[in-house]
Amino acid sequence: MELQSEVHVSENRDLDSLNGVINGDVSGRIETVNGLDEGNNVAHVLQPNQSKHGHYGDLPASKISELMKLGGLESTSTHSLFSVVSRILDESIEKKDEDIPQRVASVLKLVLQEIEQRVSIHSENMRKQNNLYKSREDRFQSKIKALETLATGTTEENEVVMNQLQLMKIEKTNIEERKKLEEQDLIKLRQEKNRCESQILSLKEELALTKKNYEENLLQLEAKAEETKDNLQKKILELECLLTDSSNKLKELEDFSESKFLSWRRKEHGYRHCIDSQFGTLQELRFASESIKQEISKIKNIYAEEFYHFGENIKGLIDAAQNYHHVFEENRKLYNEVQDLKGNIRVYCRIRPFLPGQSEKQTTIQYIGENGELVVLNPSKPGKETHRLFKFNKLFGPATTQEAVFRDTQPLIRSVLDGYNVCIFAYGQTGSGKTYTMTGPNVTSVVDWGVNYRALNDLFIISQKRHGSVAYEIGVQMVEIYNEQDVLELMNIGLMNRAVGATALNERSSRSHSILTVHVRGTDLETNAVLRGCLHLVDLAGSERVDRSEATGDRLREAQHINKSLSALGDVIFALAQKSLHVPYRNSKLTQVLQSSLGGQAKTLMFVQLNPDVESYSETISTLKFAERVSGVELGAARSNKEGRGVRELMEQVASLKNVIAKKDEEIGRLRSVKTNGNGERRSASSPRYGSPSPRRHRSIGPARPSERLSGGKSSSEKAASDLENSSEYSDKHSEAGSQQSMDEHHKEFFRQSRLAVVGGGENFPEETGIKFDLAAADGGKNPNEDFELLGFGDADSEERLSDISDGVLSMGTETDGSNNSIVEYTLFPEPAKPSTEVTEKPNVPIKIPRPPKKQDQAGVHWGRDMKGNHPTYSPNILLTIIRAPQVLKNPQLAVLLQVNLPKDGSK
Ligand SMILES: Nc1ncnc2c1ncn2[C@@H]1O[C@H](COP(=O)(O)OP(=O)(O)OP(=O)(O)O)[C@@H](O)[C@H]1O
Repeated sequence: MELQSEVHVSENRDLDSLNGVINGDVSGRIETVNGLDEGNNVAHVLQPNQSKHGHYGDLPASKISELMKLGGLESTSTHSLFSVVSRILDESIEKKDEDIPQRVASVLKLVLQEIEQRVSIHSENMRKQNNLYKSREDRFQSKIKALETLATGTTEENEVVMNQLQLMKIEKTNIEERKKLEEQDLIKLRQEKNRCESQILSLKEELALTKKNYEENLLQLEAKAEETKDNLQKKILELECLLTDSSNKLKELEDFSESKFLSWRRKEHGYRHCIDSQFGTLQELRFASESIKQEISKIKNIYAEEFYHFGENIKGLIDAAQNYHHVFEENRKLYNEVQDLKGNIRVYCRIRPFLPGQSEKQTTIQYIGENGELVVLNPSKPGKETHRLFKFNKLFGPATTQEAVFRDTQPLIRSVLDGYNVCIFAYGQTGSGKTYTMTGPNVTSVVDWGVNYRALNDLFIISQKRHGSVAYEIGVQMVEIYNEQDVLELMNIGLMNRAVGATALNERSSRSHSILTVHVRGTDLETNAVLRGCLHLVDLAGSERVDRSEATGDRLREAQHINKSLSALGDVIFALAQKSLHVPYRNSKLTQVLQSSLGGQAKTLMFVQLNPDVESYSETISTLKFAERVSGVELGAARSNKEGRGVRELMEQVASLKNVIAKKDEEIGRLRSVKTNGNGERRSASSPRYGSPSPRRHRSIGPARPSERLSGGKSSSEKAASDLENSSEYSDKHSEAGSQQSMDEHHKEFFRQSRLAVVGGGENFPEETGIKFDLAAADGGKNPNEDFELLGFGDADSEERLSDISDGVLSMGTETDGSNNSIVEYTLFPEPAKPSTEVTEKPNVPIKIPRPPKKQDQAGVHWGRDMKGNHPTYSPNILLTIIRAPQVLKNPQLAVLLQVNLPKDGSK
């Protein structure tokens, strides 16, 4: 193979050189001639003349000589030379120009010489080439031979070679594949290269940019450096100046310090001298202090002895101080006793806590003292109002429990069992906690019980404890005073469900005055002495500023009435505090009801309820002022309504005498009226009954006549005495009562039943049941007197009772202010009817009244007997429930007062 390729190579080389020899010169010549066409050769030189003049013969001599000089013929190709010659000749033939110009002939000669020369050269070259070809042919022949021998002798080798060729082919394909891959790689690399190049380009751009920036920065820095350099140089100059200055100053300072040093030296000498002398003095002082110390220790001992004596004395003082507290406590007790003797109204102040949701509010209560001192301040107007101090008998803070409040009230309440009249009333603005204190927020929980429930419970328990020595009868009444004008019309509603309504100040605001009265009659089992006590527990309606409560319509009317009755209460208090001769009790029903407690010698306690809220500040202040005034009222020492048998008999005698006189008066009155008015003008004579104030009114105030009631509400002698004073009134009323028949039958029946309950209780409701019902009725616009008549109150007896306030029986409207509906009368503990002459002469009305229907339990209360016919028993805590039973009132026109007595045997 190698040999073969070698042959090929040499063969090719020889052929090339041969072609070069054959063609090279020829083509070279031709190229040279062609080049002459373009360059400075003859053809080229001649052509412009030809184109210009159309004939070579016109060639100027200068051009031809120029051609000659240039020697351009040598470099012109043979072919060109021939064409030039032939053209020249053709031209001269065309022109039939026999004479060829000299110049052209010389050119032609030259051209021909050149052509001859070349031809000879060419032929020489051809000969040489032929020789060369021959020698080469020989060599090729020998090589062919050698190759033929090789080819024949190497078939096996051929196979091997074929195999190798096959392998090589495979390898070739592999190589081709690899090549492909490599090509792909190459493409990738190229792409990479392109990318790199673009990167390089961008980098180059960046570099250029950076370079540019750098150069700019450099320029700036250089400028800055220049500037800084200038500055530094300036500074250096300045510093140099400073340096020179400071070196000057240093010099000066050195001089100065030198002089100072010298002066200090001198001073040091002086001080040394001084210290030496001081040291001497100090030594002397030391000796002196030693001696003083000794003296002090002596004095200390003396002081210690004296301190010991002081300690002893202080101990004594501490003991004295402790005793002082006891004494102070005793003083307080004594003060209270003096107050009791004076009969001052006790005032307990209670502050309610903030209600849930009010926790963030500011309080007006600044200080709550242990001994009843209270300081209030309006924090929303600091500086304007100063602190205000009030002092009361007791002060209960917001955290005080119902039990604690009652504990301080208990002694007063228990005195009812000893025959005292006691009145406890709660006063305060709406929502201040009056009902909370008097009734409690939740009557089902004993812990929440207010004073009312606790008082009843306590009285029942004590009375039971004492049952061996005293037989107690306890009665409970409840009265509501709603709007003064509507008092009786609404009592039936109020009795059951106390009127409540929402105002802006209290969600459930009591819109009426509620009075719970507990009557106690105790008979001493040894002496038979009878004592009577009466406890009024009054929950007043809230005092409020109409504008603040935002009340309108009915609420406004209520508020105005409430405020009216409360201001009437204030007037009464004020008159009492002033010890005025006239006390305006009659200005409101409330003060009339409370007259016995405010004006009589009763024990009276007022709870002043406060709302600590800042917004209630003005109400709080006015409430406290009112309370202060109340605490100054002296009612006189309370007296017990306790009478012995002798007194009782005397009273009875007086009462019977009164009764006789009353009869006489009645007769006289009747005769008079018959005489003066004839037929029916009696009515005008009766006008003073309701129109004018009665002297009886004043007589009835206070417990001055406790025995009157005791001697028997039904005693004829008492009736007589009573009627003596008011005989004309009585007779008028009596006759008037007879003429009024407007009340409907239902009312009458109801009243008959109630009358039976009162007077004939023994018949329908056995006394041992301990349950009695007192009913009073009023038909506002109709005829109260008829009610009186029906109830048996139209006689002197009832008249007497109506006017009697002092013995604990509530009486209202006996001397009216013109409203004819203000009659509330009920009798507690009526004395058993005694056979008397009066009775035979004038049969008691109730006797005429038919027995009530047997079915009396419509109200859900067994009137005397339970469903099985047994006598029911009542525990204290259901008493009020009974009172509140809604079915008790069937007719809204009726005001019902329910009385429940304990069984005599003391069982609940
Ligand atoms: N000592 C107290 N502790 C906790 N809550 C109290 C206390 N006193 C009063 N409250 C609450 O304050 C609210 C108002 O009290 P209450 O109804 O007794 O006021 P009031 O003076 O009777 O109002 P009104 O005159 O409008 O009837 C009630 O929600 C009551 O539970």
